[in-house]
Amino acid sequence: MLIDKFTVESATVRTIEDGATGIEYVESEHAYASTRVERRTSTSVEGKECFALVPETKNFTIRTRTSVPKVGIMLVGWGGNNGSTLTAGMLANKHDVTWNTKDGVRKPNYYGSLTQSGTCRVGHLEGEEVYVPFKSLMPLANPNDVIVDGWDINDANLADAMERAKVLDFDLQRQLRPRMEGMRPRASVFDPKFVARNQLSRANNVIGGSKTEQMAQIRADIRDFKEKNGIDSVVVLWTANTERYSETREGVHDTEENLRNAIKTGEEEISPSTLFALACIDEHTPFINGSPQNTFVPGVVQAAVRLNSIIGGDDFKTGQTKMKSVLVDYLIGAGLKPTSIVSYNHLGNNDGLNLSAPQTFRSKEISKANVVSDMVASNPLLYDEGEEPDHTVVIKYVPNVGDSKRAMDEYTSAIFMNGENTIVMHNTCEDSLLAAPLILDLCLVAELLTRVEVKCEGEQFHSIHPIAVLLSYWSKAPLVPNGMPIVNALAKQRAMLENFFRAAVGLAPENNMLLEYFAVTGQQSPASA
Ligand SMILES: NC(=O)c1ccc[n+]([C@@H]2O[C@H](COP(=O)([O-])OP(=O)(O)OC[C@H]3O[C@@H](n4cnc5c(N)ncnc54)[C@H](O)[C@@H]3O)[C@@H](O)[C@H]2O)c1
Ligand SMILES: O=P([O-])([O-])O[C@@H]1[C@@H](O)[C@H](O)[C@@H](O)[C@H](O)[C@@H]1O
Repeated sequence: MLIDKFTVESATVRTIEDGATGIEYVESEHAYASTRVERRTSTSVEGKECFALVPETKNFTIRTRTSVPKVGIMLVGWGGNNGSTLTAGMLANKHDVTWNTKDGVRKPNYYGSLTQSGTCRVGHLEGEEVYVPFKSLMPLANPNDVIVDGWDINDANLADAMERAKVLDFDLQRQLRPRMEGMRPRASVFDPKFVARNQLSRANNVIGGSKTEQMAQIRADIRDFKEKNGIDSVVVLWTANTERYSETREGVHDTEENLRNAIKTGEEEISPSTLFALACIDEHTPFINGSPQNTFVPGVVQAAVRLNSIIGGDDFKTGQTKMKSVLVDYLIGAGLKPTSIVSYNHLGNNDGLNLSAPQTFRSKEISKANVVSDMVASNPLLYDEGEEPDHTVVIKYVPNVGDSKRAMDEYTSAIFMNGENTIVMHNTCEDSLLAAPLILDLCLVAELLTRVEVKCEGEQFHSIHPIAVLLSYWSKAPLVPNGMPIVNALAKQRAMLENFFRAAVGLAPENNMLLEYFAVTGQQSPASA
């Protein structure tokens, strides 16, 4: 059963209005239960160190501004496969555009978007499990009300970009063309040193001048977009080419001050994505990195924290890697020991062309290969210190498949009594159709987080950490604050997000215990009623 109209009747959650500003909030008291691990001086009879597991509860208050502003998304790389596909998909949904295919008439949807097509279990009623739409938990912007703009080094309008991408059915493209041909990407910052040489031919729409002037132009573009469209809140997301890693250097990238000075002096080793990130931080505009490069050099992170401006990423987790973060979690969680993971894929879009260069491929190889580290580290019963499965990542450019990436994976695991289990998978990941809904989710949730404040007992309200770890579910390489563990297991990432949303509206975390079905004496189980 799905319900979407509900109120949470609890003494721990209330709607309040700030008398002075008239702003309405939902405030939720959440008793956050966790476990503290402590060393104990005593040792066990086998001479092993002893530890204490100390359950503890901290009382938080989560406050969410309920009024949804007029939201705009600005994509860096707007004219790419992802950018044009997302723009087209949002227009098709907004205007309910249906289209003919050889298999019949098709309707627009937001499949693949957790916020728009996901649900959460909230309980049971008359023997039925009850679910609510994910988007009904917190006041997210409606994607059909969101306006899209952005930058691209290529000046193709969005209708031509959609046609170039060869992702969407022709009859849909035909109907959307009039709505998209007037959309022109803003000129962008381009530095050929950071992408494959084969991207040079694309660059006919570039901002000139110094790095300082380029940053100023980015900020002016954001303001221009807001003013011209009456937008209150913008999120900027990088879905431009994958860059090679910046060689981070002391005195250049290591602190905010050094980074800003290096920009002023025209330091070459500062990537366009880093410039965009810093410009957005200065404009107090959330910036999300959908690609794998190290955009967030230490100086950028310092600036985001000091100015309390949301950053998040890295690298959308869409198909092959998303599957990996489920499968390896299942294997290790079941006490099976993956000993070899071979991930091969070929794709024929411009992303694949750009990744055909070793330096840009290396950025992607890092994010794709590191995704299992937390799962391996979770089970020292299987892996000795420093031991990891063999893990190979291969990406090849094969124009013929276009955006319909072919992923082939082989997972080999050690099983009971020297047995071996090998899982082979072929996964046709239509890359942009998988990535576009994630871009939407990332932007909607990032905007929502600008309206959320928290406080622990005895504190004043403050925003959540500007490094938006709640965006991890959509990232191959989640950006986290210093000291926080990096979690890549997809189920844990989803649970973190869902349970935060539940806590913000007064619902308990989903613990999947279902005690009400088997641990209540005298009451006939609802399931058997
Ligand atoms: N499933 C996926 O599609 C997926 C998953 C994870 C990550 N990514 C990453 O998302 C990015 C976009 O993927 P895509 O398939 O849309 O690629 P694409 O090549 O079709 O689009 C990238 C766009 O960025 C533009 N561009 C390049 N440098 C730019 C700059 N400095 N400023 C502004 N625009 C610039 C290009 O002209 C192009 O239009 C890539 O980095 C890719 O690695 C994609
Ligand atoms: O599907 P996924 O592994 O999450 O992510 C994809 C990779 O498999 C692919 O090799 C790469 O070209 C895409 O940009 C994207 O990163």
